[in-house]
Amino acid sequence: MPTPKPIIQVEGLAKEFRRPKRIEGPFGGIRTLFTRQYVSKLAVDGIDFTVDEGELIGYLGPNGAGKSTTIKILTGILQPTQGSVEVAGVVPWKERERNARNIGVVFGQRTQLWWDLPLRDSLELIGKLYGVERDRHRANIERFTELLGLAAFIDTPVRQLSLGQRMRGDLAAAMLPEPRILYLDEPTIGLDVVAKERIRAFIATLNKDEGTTVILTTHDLDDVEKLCRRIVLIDGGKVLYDGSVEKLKARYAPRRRLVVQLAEGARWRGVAMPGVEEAPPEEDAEPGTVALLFDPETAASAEVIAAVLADHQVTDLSIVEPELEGVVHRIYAAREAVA
Ligand SMILES: Nc1ncnc2c1ncn2[C@@H]1O[C@H](COP(=O)(O)OP(=O)(O)OP(=O)(O)O)[C@@H](O)[C@H]1O
Repeated sequence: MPTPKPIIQVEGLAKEFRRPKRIEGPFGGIRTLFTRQYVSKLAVDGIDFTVDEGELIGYLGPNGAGKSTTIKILTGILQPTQGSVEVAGVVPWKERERNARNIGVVFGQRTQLWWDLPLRDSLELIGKLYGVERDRHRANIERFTELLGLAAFIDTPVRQLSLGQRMRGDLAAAMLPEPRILYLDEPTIGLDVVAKERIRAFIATLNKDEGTTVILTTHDLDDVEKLCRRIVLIDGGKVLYDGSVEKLKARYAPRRRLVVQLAEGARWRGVAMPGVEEAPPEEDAEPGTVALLFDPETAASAEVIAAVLADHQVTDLSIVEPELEGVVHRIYAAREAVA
């Protein structure tokens, strides 16, 4: 495999927003216009990360963490207060047009399609606008129509599309110019399970087959669990975690849960193993089920299972991995408690 090359480099990135301080009282509105006092907000406060070509990363954080601000800087919409950024060799805010040629952007809440035109016309126009070679553009439209299931509504004007259909159209539109990097902001927000799956499959295919680098911002941790190997987690404009999903779980939720279903009439005798603890019974647990908590680093799953089986008659055993959702909520909650 070729050595991956960095395609996005972010160093010491900071963005401060300043707005005039609101003056209360009589004529406050007018006096606000002339004030020299400012309230400032550090939306991004010294962020560093590097993304290699072909990576698919989840850029996560609670509301107001600084995600959109970072993406706006990477796409060239905003200029940072400090720090350096290079995206495919381009400083985005200095050369917005050159940067735009390398990137595709999809914001869940907005569309870049022409509202009154059928989806097909929008997609064809994009080929002309970006000067994509005709046959290639046709072939791409055909492929994306297939992958995203656009055929049923490709002749419908965009304004009549459902949110899920429009989102699929938007994804096709963003990828038709064949950008090297795709920024996705909440691509599955408000969609049903089927539409979500279709969109996830499309993103995974592009990443795998074309090597498209994808930065995904989402509050839907199922998106992340299904698509991303790496997460950059931010809060208060700073990076809290940068690494694999597995390591994040291992660090913040090290314990696995082993759920044991005892045979009818069998009595629970306990398991005496260091690092293994009985979990408090859950409200909706079936009678005869016992849950154990253990850290696979200190007690291997196979050994815990063997210890249970040695002393008990069991009808079912399952190991429950921690869900990313729970892990991330715990991190946010811990931060809030400190703040
Ligand atoms: N134009 C602006 N002027 C002043 N403050 C801003 C501006 N844009 C963002 N902020 C503030 O900067 C902080 C980070 O905002 P940002 O939109 O980047 O967060 P986010 O992580 O994308 O949040 P969300 O998940 O809610 O979209 C917030 O406190 C926000 O209020």
